[in-house]
Amino acid sequence: MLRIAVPNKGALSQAAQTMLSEAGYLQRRESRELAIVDEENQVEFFYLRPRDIAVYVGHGTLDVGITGRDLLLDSEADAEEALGLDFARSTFHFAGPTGRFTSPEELQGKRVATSYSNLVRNYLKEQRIDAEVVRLDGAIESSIRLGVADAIADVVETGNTMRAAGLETFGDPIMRSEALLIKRRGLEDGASLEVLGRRLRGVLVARQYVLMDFDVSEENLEAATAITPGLEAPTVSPLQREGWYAVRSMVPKRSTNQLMDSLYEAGARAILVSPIGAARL
Ligand SMILES: Nc1ncnc2c1ncn2[C@@H]1O[C@H](COP(=O)(O)OP(=O)(O)OP(=O)(O)O)[C@@H](O)[C@H]1O
Ligand SMILES: O=P(O)(O)OC[C@H]1O[C@H](OP(=O)(O)OP(=O)(O)O)[C@H](O)[C@@H]1O
Ligand SMILES: [Mg+2]
Repeated sequence: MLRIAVPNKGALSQAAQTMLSEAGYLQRRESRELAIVDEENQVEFFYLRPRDIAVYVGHGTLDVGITGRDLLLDSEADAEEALGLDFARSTFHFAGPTGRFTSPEELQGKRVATSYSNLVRNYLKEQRIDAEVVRLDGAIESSIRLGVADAIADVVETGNTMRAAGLETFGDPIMRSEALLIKRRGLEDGASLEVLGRRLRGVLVARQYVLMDFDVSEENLEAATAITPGLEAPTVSPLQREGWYAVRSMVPKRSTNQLMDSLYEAGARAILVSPIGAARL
């Protein structure tokens, strides 16, 4: 049975469970449940702290897990990315009191507080900056005001938390993160891991794409299908009306309206968009 680690709390937890449910897996009903077995799909889910997931997967006690790229790197576990899951996107940045720092070189000889001490130490080493890393568990934004650090390195999504603490980021992002499916380094894809990967990719497709249908005359067919080439090729079927065709194609959801405008200008009519409920590519 495939053993899968799922975040039990925090920013990744709800979205990870929603994605697994959409992929057709049983998920826990009670937030106190530590593990559940999905007999039908022959998988077992273990609900663990997001920070510990890469450690379990790296040890091989669990086969795969869902965690953030930043947590995976910081864990230094023997685990690797299997699939990006397109949620919990964030950047990881240095920050300091507004106006205090302009570049990471100025951290030389300073104290940097973070919950991601390995990630930050490795980055500072690469950049040849000699700074002291102060490891804290959370609420890092308070550490400067409370006098244990001169700067911080932390997760930024909207930047609201930093702004509210009177801090601003400086320098390039240390990294960009998102939720990932991770697996033990070198683990061969068995049958159930392949199914999991295909199902999660299916959820991503259903979220990221829509189906676009339209009618177009023969003279405009080539120009219109060039606008919506689909993943492989669009489906083109003759209409009862002589010289007209119906076209169906998958298109990225975020470009829906621009594509509809372009198609209309290219002579397409009856342009309809419908969601994809589920997919296997
Ligand atoms: N506001 C956010 N937006 C997007 N991703 C986030 C956000 N906050 C945290 N993350 C991501 O979630 C993961 C960390 O999860 P979380 O913050 O829930 O764990 P934690 O800090 O260890 O736990 P807790 O916050 O419960 O103490 C990281 O991959 C991080 O990039
Ligand atoms: O840029 P923002 O949209 O404001 O989001 C970023 C904040 O969210 C996370 O905090 P979390 O709630 O996990 O608390 P923590 O610091 O205790 O981990 C992260 O550590 C930042 O503090
Ligand atoms: Mg957190």
